[in-house]
Amino acid sequence: MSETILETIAAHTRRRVAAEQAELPLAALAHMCELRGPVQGHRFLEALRKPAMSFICEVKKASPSKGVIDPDFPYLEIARDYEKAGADCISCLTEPRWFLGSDQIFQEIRRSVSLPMLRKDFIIEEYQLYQAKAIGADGVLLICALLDTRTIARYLERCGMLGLTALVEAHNAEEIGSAVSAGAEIIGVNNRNLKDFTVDFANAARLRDLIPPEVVYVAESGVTGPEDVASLLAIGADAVLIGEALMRSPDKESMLAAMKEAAK
Ligand SMILES: O=C(O)c1ccccc1NCC(=O)[C@H](O)[C@H](O)COP(=O)(O)O
Repeated sequence: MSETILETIAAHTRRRVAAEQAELPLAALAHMCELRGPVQGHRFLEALRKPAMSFICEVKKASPSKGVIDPDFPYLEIARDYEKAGADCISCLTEPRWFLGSDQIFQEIRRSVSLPMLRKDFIIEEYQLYQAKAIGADGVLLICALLDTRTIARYLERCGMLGLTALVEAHNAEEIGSAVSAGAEIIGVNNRNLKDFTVDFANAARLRDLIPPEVVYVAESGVTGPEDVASLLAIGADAVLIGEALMRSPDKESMLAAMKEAAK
């Protein structure tokens, strides 16, 4: 059987992180995290726990399914537009090979906006949690398809110690079971099938009831406009994560305003 894109990205990430760790050992990275001062609370979680629907707006130059989305990629302007338009959080891809992201981009955005920020990468090593903390992230993504339940639980505990909040991503009932048993406070259901890239909102609807009411439920991927936001609100999503539609919009402020209006 051929390797899925997720497996390919994970294998590449494992090699990347090994090289990064050889250059900056965990002890030195952990010291950099300490220099950031005491844990300040969980801004990412708080931003998603408000009663109205929350919007996580994504900054990404490219993706495996779409290739390059924005060749110019004025990422600081994009992030500032999201903040002005009333985004609740920013998700910033840092994976370099397929999403053309970087920690440098993340840090520049971090210095330019005050919103909580999710460092979106493919976490397969605890080391990456420290990396996220060191660059000023509030949240990280843990993908159930890449991690078993015990590892997710261990990483969630480490996140708690570092003052990070994890968005735990699931795609089916089994993965939601794993996220819940591990103690996830935020679960994202990815509407994009990462094997064939098809988007199916019915997935978010089908899986809704499996997520306990106290857990924040994020619908991810494939949102194209206000109608999609309205249908995700109708199925009980607490938050939406939107990338491509906003990235391609020449007027991000108006598009986000229309989406927020649809969520009322
Ligand atoms: O989007 C992809 O092609 C992709 C492929 C493999 C792993 C992850 C992938 N996407 C990451 C994401 O989670 C999306 O960037 C995010 O949910 C936003 O989706 P969209 O609004 O459709 O850009």
